[in-house]
Amino acid sequence: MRIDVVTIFPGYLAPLRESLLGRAADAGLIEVALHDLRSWTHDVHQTVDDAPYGGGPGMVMRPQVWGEALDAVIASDSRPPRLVVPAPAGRSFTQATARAYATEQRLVFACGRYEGIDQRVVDHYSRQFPVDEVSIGDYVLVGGEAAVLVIVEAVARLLPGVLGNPRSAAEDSFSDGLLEGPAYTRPEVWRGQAVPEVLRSGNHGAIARWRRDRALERTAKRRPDLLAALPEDRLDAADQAF
Ligand SMILES: COc1cc(COC(=O)c2cn[nH]c2)cc(-c2cccnc2)c1
Repeated sequence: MRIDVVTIFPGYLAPLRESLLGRAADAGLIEVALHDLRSWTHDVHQTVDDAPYGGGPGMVMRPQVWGEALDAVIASDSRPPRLVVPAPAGRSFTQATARAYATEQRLVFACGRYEGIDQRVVDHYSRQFPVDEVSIGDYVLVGGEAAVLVIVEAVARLLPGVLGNPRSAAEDSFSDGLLEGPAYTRPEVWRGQAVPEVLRSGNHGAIARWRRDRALERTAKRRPDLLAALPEDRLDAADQAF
């Protein structure tokens, strides 16, 4: 997979070359290219923003600069891109989105700053490519860069060969629509707290039931919206207690 990121702070994306993603990049599984949006300005101040039409607070990112940048970046590789614009007004980015993006040959991220990017940029490219405005959560960041780090990590870990243990991505929380239950490791007792007996019983049926019960309990308590969204056939008779 090729990933391009257009941003006025390319240094912010340096972590994409570290750790998990570093290995994936070294293995050739992911190719990351960073592009400084200001490279496509032509004025001495390298201006990327301007006052909003209609007035109001803050500034809006100029369409001309983004148009020249995205034209150049898209043309720099033959693989057809999906454009991704992290924004508070975007559709929710979920594990399902991550799974869909993991099947893409190429993702081009446009990192907005200020109050956002002139809408005509998304409208223009939407006529040629899939363009997603996605939100990683209901809060406002200063720029899209942190969201790109989140999205790329959630997607990259799903690519075959990126994670040491492929089973863990397949058995993610959210993969069965529930939150992950509690996890334990040695020692058996820590600061007076013992590991739940069932986990040391070797009774795999009981362990599976206990884990599902804990996941249902936690989901019901913390994210009842996820429980309500579960398709009927995903809950069996033993689950009805939640
Ligand atoms: C592309 O347009 C954007 C992008 C961003 C950065 O992304 C996020 O904040 C985000 C992404 N998922 N959840 C939050 C922020 C603004 C913005 C800033 C101030 C006031 N209003 C809007 C606009």
